[in-house]
Amino acid sequence: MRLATGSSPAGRNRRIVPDTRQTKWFVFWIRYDLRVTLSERLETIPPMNTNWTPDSWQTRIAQQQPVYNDQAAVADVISTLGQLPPLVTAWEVDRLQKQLADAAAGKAFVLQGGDCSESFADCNSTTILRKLKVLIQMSLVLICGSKQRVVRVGRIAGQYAKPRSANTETREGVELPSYRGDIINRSGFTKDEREPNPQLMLRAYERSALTINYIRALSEGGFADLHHPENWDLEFVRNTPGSRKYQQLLESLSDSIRFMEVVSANELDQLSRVDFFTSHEGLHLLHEQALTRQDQRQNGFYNLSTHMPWIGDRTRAIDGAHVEYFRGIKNPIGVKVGNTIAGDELIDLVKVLNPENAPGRLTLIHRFGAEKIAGRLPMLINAVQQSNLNVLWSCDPMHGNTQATRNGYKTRSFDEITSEILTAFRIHKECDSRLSGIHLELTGEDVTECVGGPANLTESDLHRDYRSQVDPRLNYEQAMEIAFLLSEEMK
Ligand SMILES: O=C[C@H](O)[C@H](O)COP(=O)(O)O
Ligand SMILES: C=C(OP(=O)(O)O)C(=O)O
Ligand SMILES: [Mn+2]
Repeated sequence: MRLATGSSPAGRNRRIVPDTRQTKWFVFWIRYDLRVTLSERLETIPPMNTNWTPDSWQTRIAQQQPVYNDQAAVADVISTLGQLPPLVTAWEVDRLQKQLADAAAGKAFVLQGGDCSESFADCNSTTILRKLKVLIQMSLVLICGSKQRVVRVGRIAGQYAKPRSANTETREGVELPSYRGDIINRSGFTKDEREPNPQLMLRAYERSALTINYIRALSEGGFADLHHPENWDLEFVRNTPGSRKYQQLLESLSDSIRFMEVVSANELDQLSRVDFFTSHEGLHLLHEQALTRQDQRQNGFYNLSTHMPWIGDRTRAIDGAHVEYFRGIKNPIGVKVGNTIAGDELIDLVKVLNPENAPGRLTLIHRFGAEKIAGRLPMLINAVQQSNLNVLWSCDPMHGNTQATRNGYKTRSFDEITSEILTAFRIHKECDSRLSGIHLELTGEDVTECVGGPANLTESDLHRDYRSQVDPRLNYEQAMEIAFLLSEEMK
């Protein structure tokens, strides 16, 4: 097996195959040995192997993987993870796929959002609660505007692995490996902190479990109970038109609930809980494999670390390890689609990832940037339509709009984010297609990472509370403003 850590796409027509003369036992052992030097041979890519197994990705090039020093420790961690209980169930995963199928058919809208990169330090009640709260509040705004159901999917409880543009980072003449997310190494700038540590996979599993446990408790009642709008107050939000609209919306919602309860003479049980699903980029394949489980109903294999894993734009090579792993799991999956993909390449990818053309199985999350979207999206929509493929289209208006400031901060402009969203709606409409979801990097805190928005943050405000370890997120107020923009657009 060969691992590649750079950001360039995997070689498109070649793959590296381990020497098949190795004994079975030895092959089993080297699965966990990311550095082993096998005699390798290059050959032309065969048609997609039909014998998928949770580890068949290991015969292909895996981009963006960590290189660990201690192989015995890696094997130990993977075997421990394989024994631990799953974080989600296959029934929940199937329920999400059904809801995504409804969204693709125009009966619901998907709100997917959360951190760019969750950090272990943020696994605390306040941060989790605020993230859940902003997502639930945004969904409420969307429901009222669109009069449709909203499928809530957090980038949460496992969003710990990051692909990077560069393998190393240099500060004041010192060069160290890049930070790749808390599941792999630490963000501090010492050699020790940047060394990939397999134990962090266990720490990430524990944090994911703690996070999902708290989310489940909050969304089952009490906090998420629409009978108690006092749980839903806006924090941090100044006296903006958005906050006034939100207060009005809550008041009319409370009136409607009271009215319906008088009419039906009992409490509306369904309003006491919300459905909430989790998602993360399925980047670290050894880790994803360890949490892949055979369904008790003999329905194949599910990745039970999350409801909806997605493939990043950097790792979606059709002959790469990520596509091989994802094609075999039963979860609904996402793929990020950026500026470099061609129409026929997208069609091949969709057919490999969703050979049965099942509705709700595949979400294409396009992320082009405000300037480029008009030049790329129509061609991709047409290609998908001509092949009669079932996909759910979602717009990520964040990742194509990242820029560096003169002071070295990564930021995104609120105006460019909203411009990409509005252009996406317009293009889908013009092409007789449907934008059924939005994918955002956001937080429930009052951070200063993206410029613009209701408080009109400028570059000189960024230093005040810039916390993200990787990409700039919308703060609470900016996120709520996006929800109002979406709800206007969907009216
Ligand atoms: O979240 C997405 C990517 O991991 C991120 O944009 C990469 O950032 P970089 O270009 O600083 O490596
Ligand atoms: C890495 C990410 O995005 P993309 O793959 O679109 O660059 C991300 O969503 O964090
Ligand atoms: Mn990001």
